[in-house]
Amino acid sequence: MSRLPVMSNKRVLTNSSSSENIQDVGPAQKKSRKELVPVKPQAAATVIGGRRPPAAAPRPPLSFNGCKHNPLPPSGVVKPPIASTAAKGTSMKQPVATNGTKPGGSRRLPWDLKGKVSDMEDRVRNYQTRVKSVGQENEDLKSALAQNQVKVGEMEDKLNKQKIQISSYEVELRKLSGVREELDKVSSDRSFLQRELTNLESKHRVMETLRDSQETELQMLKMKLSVQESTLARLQTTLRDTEEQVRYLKVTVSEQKDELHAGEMERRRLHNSIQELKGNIRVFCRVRPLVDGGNLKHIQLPANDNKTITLAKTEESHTGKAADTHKNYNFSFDRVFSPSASQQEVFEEISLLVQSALDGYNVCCFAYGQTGSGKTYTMEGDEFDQSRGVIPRAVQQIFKASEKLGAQGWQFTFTASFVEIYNETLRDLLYTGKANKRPEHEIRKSTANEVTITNLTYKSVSNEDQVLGLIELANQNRATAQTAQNDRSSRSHSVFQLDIEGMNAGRDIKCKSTLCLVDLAGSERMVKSQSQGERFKEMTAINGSLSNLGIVIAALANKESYVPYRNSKLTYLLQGCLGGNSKTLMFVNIAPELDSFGETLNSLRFASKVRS
Ligand SMILES: Nc1ncnc2c1ncn2[C@@H]1O[C@H](COP(=O)(O)OP(=O)(O)OP(=O)(O)O)[C@@H](O)[C@H]1O
Repeated sequence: MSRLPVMSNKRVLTNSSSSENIQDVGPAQKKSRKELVPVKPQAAATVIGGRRPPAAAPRPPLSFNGCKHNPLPPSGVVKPPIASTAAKGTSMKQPVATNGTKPGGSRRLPWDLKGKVSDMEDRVRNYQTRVKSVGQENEDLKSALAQNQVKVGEMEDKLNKQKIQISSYEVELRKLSGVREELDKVSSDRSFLQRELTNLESKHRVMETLRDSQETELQMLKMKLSVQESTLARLQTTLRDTEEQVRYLKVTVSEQKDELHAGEMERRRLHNSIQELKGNIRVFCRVRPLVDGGNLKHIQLPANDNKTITLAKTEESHTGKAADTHKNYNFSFDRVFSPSASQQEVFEEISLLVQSALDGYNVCCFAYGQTGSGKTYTMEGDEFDQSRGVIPRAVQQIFKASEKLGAQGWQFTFTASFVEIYNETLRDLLYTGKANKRPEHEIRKSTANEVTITNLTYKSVSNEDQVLGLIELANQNRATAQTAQNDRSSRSHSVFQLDIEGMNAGRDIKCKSTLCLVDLAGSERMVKSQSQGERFKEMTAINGSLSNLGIVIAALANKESYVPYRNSKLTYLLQGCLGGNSKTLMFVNIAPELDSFGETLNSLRFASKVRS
């Protein structure tokens, strides 16, 4: 089967102009043919080998050698006419031209088979020529297609390469945008650094100037140093001499300290001896000034003697027949203070005993006398500096003296307590709790003979102000009780105790003592018939405790083997401060009014008895 290219077949089918037109295909026509959609050669073969498609346009008549022929049969395949049949039939009768063509000149006569064959052969040759050219054309197209495909491949390669390049450019571009930011940052850093550099340069210039001036200064300092080095050498020599002196002085100081300590101990011993010579129990009498400032008539105080007092009384004759009797009661004490004696004068006499307390001796100081005779004034005084009493002055002296002794290696601790004894009952005057929860107190004596009170407030104190604060608190507590019971303070004893503990660690010496300052209850005797109920009980308690105090002091003075301390709360509480090496001082306060004559006489008698 012959394989014809599709393009030529198609051209046969579509071009209806003439066979010459088809044959003379020029380059321009070739170009336009290339633009045609190529048809697979197989399809063309099918058309040629198979039936002609029914939709095909009618074939135009072909011309050979300039002659026009009838169109080809619809199959497209030129079939030779059935010559045998025609020859055998009636065709022989048709007119025939001498050259064998039809009489019209365009068609062969039926019998001109040779002519027809030669036409056919011409046509075949034409076809073959055309097939050849179409085949050539097809080859050209194929090679063009191949070239184009190669080109397309190349283009695609190029395109891919360019795409790759573009994406790499894009990556680079992105990188470059980061680089740009960095560049911006670097440029801003650069400008900052430049500014810094400028600053540093100016600083450097300043530093250079400074260095120059310092170098000059250094030179000066070096000169000074050399001068000072020579001075130092001199001073070192002096220092060595001084050190030698210091060593010598240290030895001297230590020796002097020893001497001072020995002197202090000697002073204590002598002081105590003096106190003992003066008497471990001493009685001072103090006369209160008259309230209206008048003259004392019945109390005589000799101007040249400050140890005696005389009570003078003139008793008128009841009958008027006898002369008035004058009676003098003479008393002598360790010291008598007139109404004009100041608190300072009074304290000067006591201060020696206060010193004894710091030296380690128990000291007890009482104020005895009738109500209103000046006991509280003597012991406490009032808040004004000049009129401060024994307690604040004693406390001040003790703290000052303890500070001085601190230089000699002494260390002291102080504990204060303030207790009231009313109707033989103890009451804590430093109590700060609720009134309805006041505890009860008992006096206890340890095996070491130390007396303590249960549930009592013992306050550690280190300065005068703290003690003054405690006195203030005690007064408030007493005032509260006072409002509940008229004149209660006059009918109770108040006892201030300062426990002193001293230690000289360097010399391994300790001392312990108690300073006891007591404001006693009013000593006036009450007429028994007028005393009833509570007053009678109070009177009994006061009289009992005061007379027992007298008995105890007398027993101690007489060095009796038995001292009835336990007979009253007051003496039981004070037993540690009485007796032994203790120093006892009693103030007998007297009121100068004439109507107090009897009480004054009683007080002086009591005090005199104690002293004797
Ligand atoms: N030496 C004195 N100089 C000036 N005033 C004094 C002196 N002694 C006492 N007084 C005054 O006399 C008054 C009574 O004194 P004080 O209260 O001390 O007596 P008292 O014996 O303690 O009385 P009571 O037993 O009631 O406590 C007070 O106003 C006090 O200031």
